[in-house]
Amino acid sequence: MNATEQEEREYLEEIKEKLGFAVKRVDDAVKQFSNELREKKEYIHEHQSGMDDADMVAAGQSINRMAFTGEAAVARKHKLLKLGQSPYFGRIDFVSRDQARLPVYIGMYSFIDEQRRQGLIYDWRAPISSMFYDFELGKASYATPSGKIHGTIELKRQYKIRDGRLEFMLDSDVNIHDDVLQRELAKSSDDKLKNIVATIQRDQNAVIRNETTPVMVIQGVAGSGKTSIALHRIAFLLYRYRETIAAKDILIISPNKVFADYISNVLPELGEEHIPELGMEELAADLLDNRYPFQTFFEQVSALLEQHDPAFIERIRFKSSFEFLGQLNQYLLHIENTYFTVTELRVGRTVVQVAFIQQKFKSYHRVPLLKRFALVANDVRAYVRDAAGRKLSGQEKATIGEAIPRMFRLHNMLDLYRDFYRWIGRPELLKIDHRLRLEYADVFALIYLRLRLEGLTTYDQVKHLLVDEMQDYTPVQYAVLSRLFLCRKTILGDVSQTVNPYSASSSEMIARVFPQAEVVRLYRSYRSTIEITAFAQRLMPNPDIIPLERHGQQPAVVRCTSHAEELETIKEVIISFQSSGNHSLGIICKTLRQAEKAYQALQAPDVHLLTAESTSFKEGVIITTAHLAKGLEFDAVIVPFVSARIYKTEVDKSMLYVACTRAMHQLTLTYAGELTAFLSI
Ligand SMILES: Nc1ncnc2c1ncn2[C@@H]1O[C@H](COP(=O)(O)OP(=O)(O)OP(=O)(O)O)[C@@H](O)[C@H]1O
Repeated sequence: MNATEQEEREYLEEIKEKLGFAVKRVDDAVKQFSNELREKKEYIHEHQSGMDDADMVAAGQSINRMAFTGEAAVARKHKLLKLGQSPYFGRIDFVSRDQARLPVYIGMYSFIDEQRRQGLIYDWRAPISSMFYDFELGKASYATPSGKIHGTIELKRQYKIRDGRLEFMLDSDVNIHDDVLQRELAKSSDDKLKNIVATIQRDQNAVIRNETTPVMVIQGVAGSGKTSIALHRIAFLLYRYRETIAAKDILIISPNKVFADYISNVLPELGEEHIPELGMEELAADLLDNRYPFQTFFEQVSALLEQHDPAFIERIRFKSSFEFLGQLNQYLLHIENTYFTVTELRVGRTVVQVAFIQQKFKSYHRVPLLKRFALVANDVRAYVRDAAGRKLSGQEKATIGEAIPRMFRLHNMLDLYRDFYRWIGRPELLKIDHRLRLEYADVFALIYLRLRLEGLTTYDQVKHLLVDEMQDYTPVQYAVLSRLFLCRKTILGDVSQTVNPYSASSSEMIARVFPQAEVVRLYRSYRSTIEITAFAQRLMPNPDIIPLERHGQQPAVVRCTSHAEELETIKEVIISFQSSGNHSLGIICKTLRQAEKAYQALQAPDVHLLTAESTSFKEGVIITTAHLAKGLEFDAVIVPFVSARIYKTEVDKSMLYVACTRAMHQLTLTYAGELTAFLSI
């Protein structure tokens, strides 16, 4: 049963041959589909005049069906071709109580011998494949819809097959993954995030395959694989619930377009379609009907970095607290109880009593406050009609329609929001500039008020929501998300990697908004060498972090005598990078202004500037800011200008931490003048 390497090589050839036949069968089918499609179209063209509407609809449907089947066949072919390159990466020989030893080959997708009705390759997401990740040799089990299957794993093997060639295979008796994982991690990074199916770790697998939690919050240290896991989790859910959830039913809320581009490869690589994604700002603009201009999160962070403004910080800090959400809720109660000043209403000879109007208003307590007046007005109209025993004139109807809302003190959303600050006795906390541009910290508070007072349509079409960089969103933002997205959610991030410490949310805080949430913590860090992780730990110590045993060069902190010398040093690092065989180098600055200046000054070929407007992540040398580099990774990172003058506040320190944790293999920091206190111990 394919025990030796020779037998495995022969088996691989056999599988490749079978895959080749399968590709040919799909090709034939596609050819047949396209012929039939062409004939059908020709037929319709020729007989158009004799066809009625029903015939045309039926013909259209049949063409669509054929095209759909054709597309599915093309997608299947694509998968088969990919399998041909690397059919499987793992094998477990499983003996269950009532079955003989079954070698289970695990790959990216499933492949079935249709004649013998036998699974040749199992999809990594299939129930049986879970044992590959969850168990070593010995007793094992896996869940199926009809219950748990118990048995024993008698062999566990890993393969690296590239371009159809077996590069190595490894049997394991202990922890199988370590060796292969080390090899994977030591490789230099491509320009985008990649799939990790062959080396998913046990704790990661538990997160990926969790089917029960309505809200999963993943707090994981830098490089613990959060983003990777979240994407694999989506692939898993798409497989597990393929009858009810399609790629288009999932939404990723991502921090920016570059990040969206950076992760865009993983799901297609796993054979799934591209998933819709949306930035928080896009969502906000949508929810405010593009009526209020507002500062972006990037602009907020830039403003914090450019100048130290205690009042600005105080505004952000206040609006990012859980208490703020509580106060908004209290305010809503307050206006409901006190802002509706009912007076007796006289229509013709009929008097509508205060108590009637009040009682009607209360009876609509489930309806958003500002939507109740129209309903109350209708009730009043009916009351007057019955009392007067006649139809109401248009004028009378209009009078009632105007009188009821007038009994409520404020209607304009911005006036109400302003009033909230008066009510809490802190009017200074709202600052709207002359162009009526809202500060970013106010955007979701205003949306929250709108949601509660006017109601907003929920995103029912979304069946799973993924929120990355969770630490950057505040309780009010989560309160909005929880009311708009009623589906299951996966929320991930790392509170240590905030770019705005005044507005960072921890997993505990998020769990307060979602009481049904399950919080998972990941401490193993896969991205960086031990040396880089230890260096970053000096900035934000976390005793629980477990770096993977992978060594590299010590990070270098290079002192320069002048700015010019610093630029020269950076140029030298770029030159040595270009001949190093590494693929990506990130030059990560604190602010965009610094990044732009460095970009101008360096003037090196093949160096790209990445800004908030960029939409794609480029391979090679990239100059950007820590904020934009968040979530990304590079083989080598340079953090320039780490002087005491530049890195001095808490926000600066966060930026420095994010910048340093982007490096996989090599980290260089440069400065002229005095070194920042954050590094000088
Ligand atoms: N099980 C694994 N096998 C192989 N590589 C892994 C595994 N888990 C994570 N990685 C790698 O570790 C790196 C970091 O992963 P990822 O970007 O998903 O982490 P993260 O927790 O989102 O990081 P950060 O929060 O710092 O942006 C990636 O290169 C990823 O491929």
